[in-house]
Amino acid sequence: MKTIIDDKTKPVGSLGLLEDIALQIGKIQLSDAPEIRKPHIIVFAGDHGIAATGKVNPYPQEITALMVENFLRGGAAINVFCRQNNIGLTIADSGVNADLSAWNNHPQFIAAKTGWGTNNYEDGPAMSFQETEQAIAAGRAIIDNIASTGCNTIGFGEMGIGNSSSASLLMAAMLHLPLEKTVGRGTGASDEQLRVKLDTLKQVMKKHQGVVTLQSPLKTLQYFGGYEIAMMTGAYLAAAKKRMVIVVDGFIATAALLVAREIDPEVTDCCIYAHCSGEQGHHRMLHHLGARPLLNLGLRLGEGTGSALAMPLIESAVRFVKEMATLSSLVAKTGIPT
Ligand SMILES: Cc1cc2ncn([C@H]3O[C@H](COP(=O)(O)O)[C@@H](O)[C@H]3O)c2cc1C
Ligand SMILES: O=C(O)c1cccnc1
Repeated sequence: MKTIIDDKTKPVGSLGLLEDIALQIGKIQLSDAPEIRKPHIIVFAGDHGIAATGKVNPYPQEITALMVENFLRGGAAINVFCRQNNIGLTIADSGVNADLSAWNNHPQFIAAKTGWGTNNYEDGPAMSFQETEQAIAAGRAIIDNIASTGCNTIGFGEMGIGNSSSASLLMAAMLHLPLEKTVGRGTGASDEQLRVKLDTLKQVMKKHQGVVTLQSPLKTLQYFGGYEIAMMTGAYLAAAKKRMVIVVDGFIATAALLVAREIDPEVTDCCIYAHCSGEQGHHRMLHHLGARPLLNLGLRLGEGTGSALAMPLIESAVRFVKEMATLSSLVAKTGIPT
């Protein structure tokens, strides 16, 4: 594949990161002619017990359910970018604290509630161990279904008020970092809100540290995660097993990847990093993963929006391999020596 790329009608290496992405996709697909088929984004939505307290989130918990309805009506940023770039979109109710059954027949909706919002991790683990495993299995099952439609490129988005706090706790636990380095403003916390968020999460870490640091990534996910984060974890694991191209989104989506990577280190072989989020901590997460994100747009939204914006670039990477002429064929045609 490297020789094919180097023989294209361009100076060697001149397509930069796109060349590395083409090589990576070639390896994922075990092919010299890789292709992106039926790109798709799944948004996992779930509520967080802590969010009901308002201590860590500028926006109220009810926004999660409202946004799921917005996704299903086509009005969110992720809808716009998926329409623009011809990307399929599915919304999974992983554990929203609202009855969404009125949407059960919507073609883009998957009803996969593990619970009605997690428990507040100030009191105990966010989920039971059984719920954690159930949500992971549900995430895996969704990928098995999507893969069977011929999709080979997938991105994961999330919606869950308060979930930047889960992501910060998971990051701190998985990467052994102090919370000061992992907690950020989320949807836009003020200085005072950020101080309360950090203090609250420090208390939570102190309470559960003994359990999570001595035990498995699953235990950490159980204590600090959420239904949508656990489903994303399962989805990463299944997508990598199926050798899909995985387009990793922002801070929360990457936190779920940290957990998945702990369970199966080979997951990251299939990952392409869409962007570096404006959320403080994401660049550090990416650095730990050795990632070179495609975009740096100051996005701090989630929903899979960075993945949707990066997918056309990934498509360009496989297209140049397939469609560009080679210098050797040009020389054969024109006789001009190189
Ligand atoms: C209207 C609205 C749309 C969103 N879409 C994604 N998020 C993003 O913000 C949330 C995380 O930030 P925090 O931890 O500060 O609550 C997640 O739901 C995430 O997907 C949104 C947030 C809001 C308010
Ligand atoms: O980077 C993200 O994905 C992000 C940042 C802030 C809030 N929600 C999501």
